[in-house]
Amino acid sequence: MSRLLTDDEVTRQLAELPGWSRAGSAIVATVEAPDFPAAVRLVVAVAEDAEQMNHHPDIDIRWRTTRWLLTTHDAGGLTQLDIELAHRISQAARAEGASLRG
Ligand SMILES: C[C@H](O)[C@H](O)[C@H]1CNC2=NC(N)=NC(=O)C2=N1
Repeated sequence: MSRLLTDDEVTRQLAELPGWSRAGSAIVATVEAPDFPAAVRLVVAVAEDAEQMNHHPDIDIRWRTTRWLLTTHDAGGLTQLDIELAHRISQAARAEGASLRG
């Protein structure tokens, strides 16, 4: 099982994840897609990555806006899996012409 990241490790790695921020034991991001189909394609693309990683995001989909919450439930907080999945979500968002808000 992945170990919990220290606060310093989280802070340093968030600096390389524009649009992501810490929310307690999770990291969160809001993504604006060009339209609803693009938002759903983004979710489908990430679903493939998540299944391959066996690490799954909490996702809220409302029209063009998707909200993502990442935490490692088995560890009760943030692990490197959450950081890796955040990078994959950001990459998939760029591929769909979507932008991370904030
Ligand atoms: C049994 C299975 O491997 C675990 O439940 C996996 C599935 N996906 C997961 N996703 C997330 N975000 N955290 C977990 O701890 C987790 N555990």
